[in-house]
Amino acid sequence: MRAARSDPEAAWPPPISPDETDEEKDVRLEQEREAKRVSDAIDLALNSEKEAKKKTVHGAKILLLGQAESGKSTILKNMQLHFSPTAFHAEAELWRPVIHLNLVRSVNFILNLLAPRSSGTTSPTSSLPLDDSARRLVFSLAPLKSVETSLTKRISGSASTVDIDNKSTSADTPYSHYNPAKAPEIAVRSGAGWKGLLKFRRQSGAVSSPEDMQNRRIINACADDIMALWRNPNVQEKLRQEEIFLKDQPGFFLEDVERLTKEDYLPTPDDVLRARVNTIGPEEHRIPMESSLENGNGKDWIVYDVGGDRSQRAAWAQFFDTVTVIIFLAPVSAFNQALAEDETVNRLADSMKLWRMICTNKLLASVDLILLLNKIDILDTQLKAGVQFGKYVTSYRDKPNETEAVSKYLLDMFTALHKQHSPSKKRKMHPHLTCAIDTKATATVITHIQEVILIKTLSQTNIL
Ligand SMILES: Nc1nc2c(ncn2[C@@H]2O[C@H](COP(=O)(O)OP(=O)(O)OP(=O)(O)O)[C@@H](O)[C@H]2O)c(=O)[nH]1
Ligand SMILES: [Mg+2]
Repeated sequence: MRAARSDPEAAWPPPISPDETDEEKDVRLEQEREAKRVSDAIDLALNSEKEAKKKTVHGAKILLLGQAESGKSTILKNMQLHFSPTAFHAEAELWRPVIHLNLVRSVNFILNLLAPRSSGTTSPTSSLPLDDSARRLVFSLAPLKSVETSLTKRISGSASTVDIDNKSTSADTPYSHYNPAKAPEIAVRSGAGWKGLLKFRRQSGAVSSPEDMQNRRIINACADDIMALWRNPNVQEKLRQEEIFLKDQPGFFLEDVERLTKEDYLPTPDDVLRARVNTIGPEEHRIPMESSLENGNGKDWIVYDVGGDRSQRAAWAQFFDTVTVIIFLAPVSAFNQALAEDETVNRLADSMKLWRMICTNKLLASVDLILLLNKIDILDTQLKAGVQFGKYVTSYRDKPNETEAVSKYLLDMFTALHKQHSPSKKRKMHPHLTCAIDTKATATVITHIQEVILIKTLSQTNIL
């Protein structure tokens, strides 16, 4: 930094006095040598930081693609847990408010469902007469509405979130966009952003602010009533009538209330994987390898996580010419669902259309594709509950309504699309059937992705 002209005292090195003695000269020269040592050390540190950055920039670049709720961010969490377990566990606490918000939103969704609706609204079918205990629960759980507002503010930095159509949804009137089939989700800009905000609060000691403590006290005090609400026959009947399967929805924690509401609750890796925040805007995540043996070439992975909602997809293409592999997720359990952003579009048909577009894209002709047919656990539950796959995918006709046969059929369809539309015969596709909330099974898939990346890197450097 240059000193101000008017402040000769602050100049460095200080001007040499014409009357300098030999002793003073020795001191001055020693000071100058020390200053140079410090300056060199700073340069060295800056250079090694630059080198470290350069090194990691050359690590594999992985792009996660797929429609909203396909499990992209969940796969990212699995990678973080797999390669950087210490950092993952250290961050677990940051997920507590998100998990509490997921829980509180499910409760408020049910309360809203039980509330009498005025005519003229897009209300669900006729209101059921509530029994006394349900009426009491509606009353006693009312404070959770303000907890929802407060937690949303803590996580997103404001009381309102962004809904999937990018319309602002005020948390003060959380039911103005009432969707009878689905509990509302947390949609905050950038997953990295909300974590940064909570990290900052933790570092500045504000993580246990009076508001946080108050929220946790209310949730804790409501624990028994939340459990009673979930078990209440009126509630279960209402959900059945409306064909709402809360259990299969993202961020479902109503069966973990006792554990989640304990004073000393710390989210487990499983909880973190099941927590739901939808991604808005592309995010770059650097995954440091805590053990150099973890990754064949010892370099960090750069993972791009994007939003899968239709309004977010234009941002995908900017990564196409730099990525090493693409991991495409198709949630196979979505065969009987419509897109949240367009009720006329079936989610499985949308996934297949996206897959075909990725397969066709010439920029990706030499990018290996890893296909994850995800949420296989939910598919299994649905088929076992008697939901007929052939009713929604008519080309399936009357083949067995069983997980193995259905997943094979889907695998064949996705493989055929790749074969038909790939610009290069040489391009490889690596399919897996996955349940991304099962960390053990997903670890095997990650190991396979590592191998694909390693082979790709070696073949690019002509070693293979
Ligand atoms: N049961 C089950 N749940 C899953 C699976 N994969 C992901 N989930 C859950 O589904 C929800 C949505 O997953 P995300 O990873 O947030 O989805 P996404 O693709 O990142 O969605 P966007 O960010 O909106 O594009 C989360 O609550 C996950 O815990 C799975 O295989 N089985
Ligand atoms: Mg996401």
